[in-house]
Amino acid sequence: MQLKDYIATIENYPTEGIIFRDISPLMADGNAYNYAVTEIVQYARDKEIDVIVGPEARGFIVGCPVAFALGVGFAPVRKPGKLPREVISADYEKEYGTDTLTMHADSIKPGQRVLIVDDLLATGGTVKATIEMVERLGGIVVGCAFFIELDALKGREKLGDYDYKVLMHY
Ligand SMILES: O=P(O)(O)OC[C@H]1O[C@H](OP(=O)(O)OP(=O)(O)O)[C@H](O)[C@@H]1O
Ligand SMILES: Nc1ncnc2[nH]cnc12
Repeated sequence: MQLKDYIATIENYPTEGIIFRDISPLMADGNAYNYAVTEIVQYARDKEIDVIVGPEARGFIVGCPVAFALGVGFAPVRKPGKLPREVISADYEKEYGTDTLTMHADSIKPGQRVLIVDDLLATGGTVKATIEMVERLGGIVVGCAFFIELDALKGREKLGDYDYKVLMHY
């Protein structure tokens, strides 16, 4: 099975007023997972990326294989209290509440070219907070890539003019 076949099969779980899109069935299929990661790697190839940045937790699932394929580093964005060294943080609003994200203060060097990767773009709160932190550290956000965009939540608007790639739209 390939990625396009998963557009109809991503599981939708109604939970507390939102429809939760779960990419586990896609990731469980080696062909589909490989295909989706490869699409993002192709998108990134000519961007001269230095570091992939991915938010906890599902951004790790997408971002780490992309970083490995490109032979570049991976910098995690984590929820508060998880990273052991000095961090910077950003507050943000998401589909189901407000939250805070953190990054190690030395995870991006000034001038490094960064691709932000996650499984899903919903309200755009997560990616907006991530962009803010990367730029505060002096990184250059050269693109953002997602498996899925929930179009109705208008996360795209928070991305402004940043280049972005999405594999599946809902
Ligand atoms: O565009 P947004 O409205 O910010 O939503 C998208 C974010 O929400 C989900 O993560 P979540 O915060 O649920 O964390 P998890 O991956 O640890 O479950 C998803 O993996 C994205 O990171
Ligand atoms: N509707 C949704 N499904 C899965 N992950 C999400 N993160 C934010 N909104 C989500």
